[in-house]
Parts: sequence; C-alpha cells; structure tokens
Amino acid sequence: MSEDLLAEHSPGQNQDTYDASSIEVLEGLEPVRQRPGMYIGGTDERALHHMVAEILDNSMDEAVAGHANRIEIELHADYAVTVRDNGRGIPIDPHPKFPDKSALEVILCTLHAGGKFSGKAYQTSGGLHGVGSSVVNALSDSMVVKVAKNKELFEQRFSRGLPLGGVEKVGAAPNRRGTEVTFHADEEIFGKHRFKPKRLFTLARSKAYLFSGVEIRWKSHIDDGETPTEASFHFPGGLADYLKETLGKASVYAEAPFAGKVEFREKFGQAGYVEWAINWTPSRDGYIQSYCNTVPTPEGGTHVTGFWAAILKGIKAYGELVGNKKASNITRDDLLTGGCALVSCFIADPAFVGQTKDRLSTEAAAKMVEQSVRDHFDNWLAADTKSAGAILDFLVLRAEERLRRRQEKETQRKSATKKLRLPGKLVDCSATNRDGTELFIVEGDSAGGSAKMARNRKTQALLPLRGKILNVLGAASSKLGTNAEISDLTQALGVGLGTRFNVDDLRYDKIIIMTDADVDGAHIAALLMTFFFTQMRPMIDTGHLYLACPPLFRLTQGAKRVYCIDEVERDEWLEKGLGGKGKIDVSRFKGLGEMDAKDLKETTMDPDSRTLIRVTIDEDEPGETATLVEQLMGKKPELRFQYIQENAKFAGDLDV
Ligand SMILES: Nc1ncnc2c1ncn2[C@@H]1O[C@H](COP(=O)(O)OP(=O)(O)OP(=O)(O)O)[C@@H](O)[C@H]1O
Repeated sequence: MSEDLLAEHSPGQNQDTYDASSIEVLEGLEPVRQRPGMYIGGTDERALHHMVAEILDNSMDEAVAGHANRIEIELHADYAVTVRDNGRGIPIDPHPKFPDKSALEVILCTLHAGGKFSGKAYQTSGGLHGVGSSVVNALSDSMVVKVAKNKELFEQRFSRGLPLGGVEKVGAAPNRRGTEVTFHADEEIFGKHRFKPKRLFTLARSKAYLFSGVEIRWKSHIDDGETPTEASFHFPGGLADYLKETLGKASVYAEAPFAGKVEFREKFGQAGYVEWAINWTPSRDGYIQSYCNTVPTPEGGTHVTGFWAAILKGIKAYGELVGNKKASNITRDDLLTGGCALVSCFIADPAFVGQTKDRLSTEAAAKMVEQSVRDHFDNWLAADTKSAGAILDFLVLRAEERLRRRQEKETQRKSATKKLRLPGKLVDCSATNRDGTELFIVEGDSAGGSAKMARNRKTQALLPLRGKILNVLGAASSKLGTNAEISDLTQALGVGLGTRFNVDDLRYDKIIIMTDADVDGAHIAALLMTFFFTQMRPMIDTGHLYLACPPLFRLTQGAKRVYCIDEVERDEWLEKGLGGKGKIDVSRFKGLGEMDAKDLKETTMDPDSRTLIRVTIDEDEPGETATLVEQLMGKKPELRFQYIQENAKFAGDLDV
C-alpha cells in the first residue's frame, strides 16, 4: 500500500463510531455468479468497467463523507485493478451478528451488508444496497483487500467470492490509514473483455470533477498509445471547469456558464447539495450528464426533471419580464437543443432504478433541485442581461423552428392517415400529432382487452398480435410482405417495408413491445426485436423502440399492494413485509390477460408509474449485435448450440 497516501490523512473524524457495529446485514450471498447480469447489468465490457466504478464509488463515499482526500487507481499489466483511499478503512473487527467473522469478510462475502443503510456512518453516499463490493468479489478470480487501521496493516484474500483465509495482520502501519482493494476480473464471467485504459482514465477524471475535495491519481501499466499512463486530477472549480473542458473551443451564448452549488440544509432541513453548470452552443446538439452522489445516472431521473423545470420556468419568466411573448412557446426539448448541462446532486438515502443505478427515482430530489437552481437562475439572468438575451433569442428561435416542423408533420400525418389503410385490429389513439403518442404491440387478444381499458385514449394506441410473428431471419424476404402480422404492423407504424422504409413516417413517438413476463413472452419480444433490428434498424438507432416491463407478482397485505418484477423482488418483500395487516397474499400473473386494467395501467402503461426499457445497441465492435442476432435467431441451429455450450453456465434457472 502506498505509504505516503495513508500517512497524510487528516480530515478523519469519528474513527471510533465507525466500526463493525455500523455494518448491517440484510441477506446472504450466492446467486451473483449464476446471474451476473442482475447485479452488474451483463457480462460485457460495460459491466466489466462497472466493477471498477463499484469499488471507486466506495472510496468516493469516504471522501464525500469527509474521511478521505486522496484516491489512487492503478491498472496493472495483468489487467488487475487497484483502488486505494486514505479513508477510515473498512472495519475489520468481528461482526456482532457473526462473531467468528470480521466485518470485512461479512462485507465482501455477503450481499446487502453495508454501512450506508441507516445514514449513521455516511450521510450522502453513492452506495446504498450493500452489494457493490461483494458483487465485485464474486466476479473476480482474485481479490486482495488491505486495510490500514489502528497503526496496523491487515489483509484478507478472496477468490470468486470465497475467503482464502481470515483477516491477517501483515505489518505495522504507524502513520497510515485507508483501504486498498486489488481485484482481477474472472475470465469465466467476462470472457475476452479487458479493461480499456481510456475508459478508466475518463472515469477517474470525471469523479474528480464531481467532488472538488478529492485528488484522484491515475496510473496505468498498460499503454494504449493515447491515454496518459500517469496523471493526477484535482478540480477546485468543479462542474464549471468540467463544462469548460467538454465544450472545448465551441462558441457559446453565455460568456461564463450558469453554474452554482446550493446546500439543501437551510431550506429543506436535510444533508446534501446540488451543483450544476450549463451553457448553450449553436455548434452541437445539447446533452445533459447527471450524477447523484457521484454515481452517473445516464437515464436522468428526478434531479434532471427538477433541473430542467427550473431552467424552463426561469427562462419563460425572464421572457415575460422583458416582454418577449414568444418565450411562452419554449419547451423542455428546446432547452436541450444546444443546451449542454452537468448536474450533480448529493442527497441522503437516494433511490435508484436497478443496481447499476442508471436513473434516480427519489421524489424529493425534483423539488429540492428545482427550487435551489431556480432562485439562482433568476438572479443570474437578471445580472447578465447580455447572456440572458442571447440565450432567450436562441431558444425562441428553436421553439419557432420546432412549431413549424410540427405543423408540417401534422398536415403530413393527417393526409397520410387519410390515405393510409390501417389494419382493422389497430386500436388507434385520437391525438393528431405524433408528439407523445405510443403504440403498444400486445401479445394476444385477451391482453388487448385489459390494455384497452387501461390506456390513455388520446395518446396510447394498441396493436394486438395473434401468437408468434414470423421469424424474419428464418424467412425469405419475399415472404415478409405477404405475412399478415408483419404487414399489419408495418401499416400501423406508417413506415414502409424494405426500400420504402422511412423512419420519418413513423406515426407514433414510442413503439412499446408489451408481452407476458414468461418464456413465451420473451420469445415473442425477441422475434419482434429481430424484426426491427433487421428490417427497421433506424427505429432503434433513433430511440423509438421500447420494452414494457410487466410485473410477475402482485402482493397484497390488507390495504397494501406491491408489484414485483421477479422472484427475487417477491422474496425480498415477503421477508420484510408490506407494512399492512394480516397474511401476505401472493398472486402470480400467468400473463398480461390476467391483470385487471388497474394493475396493468399502474405497473406497465401509465407513463408516471411504469418502467420502460429503451432498446439500444451497445457494441464494443461494429457488427457484434448482428452476429449475435444471427447466432440466436438465424437459420443455423448449430450456431445456437455453440452459443448454449459457451454460455450455459451463465443462464439462471428457467422459470417454466
Ligand atoms: N473504501 C472503503 N472505505 C470504508 N468503508 C468501505 C469502503 N469500501 C466499502 N466500505 C464499507 O463496506 C460497505 C459495503 O460496501 P458495498 O460496496 O458492498 O456496498 P455499498 O457501497 O454500501 O452499496 P452499493 O451496493 O450500493 O454500492 C459500505 O457500506 C461501507 O460501509
């Protein structure tokens, strides 16, 4: 362990209150190696890099809590990765619940063991599930954890989630403290994927931007020719610096970005803060990068909703103030054209969607972020009228362009609908323009019945498909045009087939595949995705294709009711109870048709409460997805057999 790093620590407080008793255990470890996807989002390159993020996030949590100010990341020649910090050190004393094990072993070998559940040891942390480091341990063929604590250096070694021995004292550490984790990802799980220096370098740098109180050092023993092999990051200017760097030399509308940081304590009485930076540029499409407790949230969430609400209301109010009537036309989408924003919030007890934490779902964040940003935005606009005027003019122009385009589309859609022969079984929506409309492709007529009642007539249309559609990879292309289900689908979408296909003709905003949560449903969804991937790929590339996520179980206890997506979630609820009275009643939906309209609306169709998965193509190498689709859905069974042989160990138990 690097001597100086652990020696220099100063910000530590409360060493004595952070010990084994801070570590709570909720459940045992096991299924991670069987179903890595559930815990780390897959076994691909993205998932592999996520392993580093999980360990790094723990060190960042120590830093954000004020216990560490330096973190080091080292990529070794054999692709092992070390993350070190000068924090309090993972507790190594015996755990009160398991007296024969150290807290370290409990943390590394037990799912849901951690010090971040109750907010006692950490106030705002990226970690919350207590699974990150045990998952990384389970998926590594070697993991060595060193802890410098109480003037001594301890070490414990693990392989594939199992300890190779107990915690051992391996030396004295009179002036050091901190944690060092070195792991080597298991090839049995991640196959040929290897860490990319560039990706880890970028990760390290972005973390330093997100928390200006930490210095992050990067070292790589693998030289890819483009990434520095050593670097140190410390950005006192935080997100404003980050934005400046990402915008580079692009011309911008505001001389200095609108940036700031607001603590929640005073106004909302709780720990945490929001930091942001935004500017507008004519030279590129806008984007927003958002984070919660330094964890990237690529799908946004409540903090992003709150941020845009503040900006939108602020700019409209400013427009009104200066008498620009057209400002009232500006929408959130207009803000994003050319708007480049970074938003990072730190909150206590955040709730995310999924273990990879892609979206923040903490309700309160929307309001806290909106109000904090709004006050500052109003002041900023009033103080820098030159920038404010330039941004307002730019956004008004964007809104006008959008309205003009919509008008054109509307006339096109109306005339197209008149001309179109729509399939008889399509239950269309009433909206005349495409914005915000959705087409649900549903499995079976009975499901169509509940969906018909559950839908929003204005924006949601339904196309029930009978049985399984043709496997387009197994069929001759001449057959496509004559297949009834495919031609119904193509007509309903409004796009042509083959050379006549044009994604701009699409009649709906979102196309949502809604099938039963069982094996047959998954097969139908796979057939439909194969169809879209091979015949209408631009629909996926432009983000129009989605999968609905109907639940498999409904649990009721007295007046309380929850829905669970799978057995694991069901078991979790059964264990902790729903908080209602009496026995918990479990019903398993055999299909969408069994759900009543209320169930279906609440869980699967209502945009305010449902979960949708956007179908995207994430490839490390061009053509990778096409090869996989051919292998799984194509004409050659031997390819499928080969795939099963190579991957069978990853498959969980089939639920039949
Ligand atoms: N570098 C570290 N320094 C101090 N304590 C740590 C460190 N790494 C892990 N811990 C302790 O181990 C616990 C478990 O970590 P783990 O990564 O398994 O889960 P988590 O961070 O609590 O939640 P999540 O699963 O959401 O990441 C943490 O809550 C923390 O108490």
